[in-house]
Amino acid sequence: MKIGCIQMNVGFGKVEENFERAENLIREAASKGSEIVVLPEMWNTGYALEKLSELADRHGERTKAFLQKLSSELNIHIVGGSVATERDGKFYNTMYVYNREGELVSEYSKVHLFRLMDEEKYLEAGDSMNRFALGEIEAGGVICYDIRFPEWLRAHALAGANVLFVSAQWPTPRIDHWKTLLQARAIENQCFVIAVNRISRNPDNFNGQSMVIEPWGEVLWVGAEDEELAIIDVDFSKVEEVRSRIPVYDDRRPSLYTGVVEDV
Ligand SMILES: NC(=O)CCC(=O)C(=O)O
Repeated sequence: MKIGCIQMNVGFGKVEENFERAENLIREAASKGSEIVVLPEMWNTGYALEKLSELADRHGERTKAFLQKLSSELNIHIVGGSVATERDGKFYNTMYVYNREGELVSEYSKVHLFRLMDEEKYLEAGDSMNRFALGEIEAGGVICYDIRFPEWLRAHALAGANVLFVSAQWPTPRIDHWKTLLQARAIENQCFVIAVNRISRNPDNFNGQSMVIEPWGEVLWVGAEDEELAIIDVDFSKVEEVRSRIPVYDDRRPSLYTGVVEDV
């Protein structure tokens, strides 16, 4: 299956420009044969958190109409990265996922807010999991800082996800953490990790290096340090092969994992 990873240059607070750029890249990805496309985190606004009351998408209406139209017209699944949304006067970092029939199959607001970038001062955390199916593909979706919580991604895998999509705005100074954590999440959960980061230089410092990793941990692609649309071929049957070679899921001892530390 061909996955279009849209490592987009997100303009700071430039909502109109960002929608136009996203549309062009999604159309290009579809025209080059992508069956699923993936966008980065907060691609409508960037981290213009102080301007959310002006810029956030009210109830996600604009984004949902945009993704609905493109997924059905182009006949592709869209893992819509995330956008800044507003609901009842509160702001969220929200991912929408549309299947190729143009149906909304999942809506998820980031559950772990990242204090180092002041998210908790401006955003509300979501409180639900992001498990969905795209045709035959059983998937989960998380947002950026979420990847530091192995138990959260494991929960998606235990709930049946074979592919974990990650949308991010991961800054360059911690790019080694990004790469290591993504590879670990793929290996420990024996699943595909398809992770799309953004680009931008001013006022932020995001240098891409998106990644596609298969369930054995082999890195199939690392994005450039500039805007890039990459179309990566993945073979989802690899999940079963790896899981039967080392049967981690059968060998788990969950009864030992609970109660050792109070809140595990
Ligand atoms: N947007 C984010 O959640 C950034 C997370 C991050 O940079 C980290 O180090 O974790």
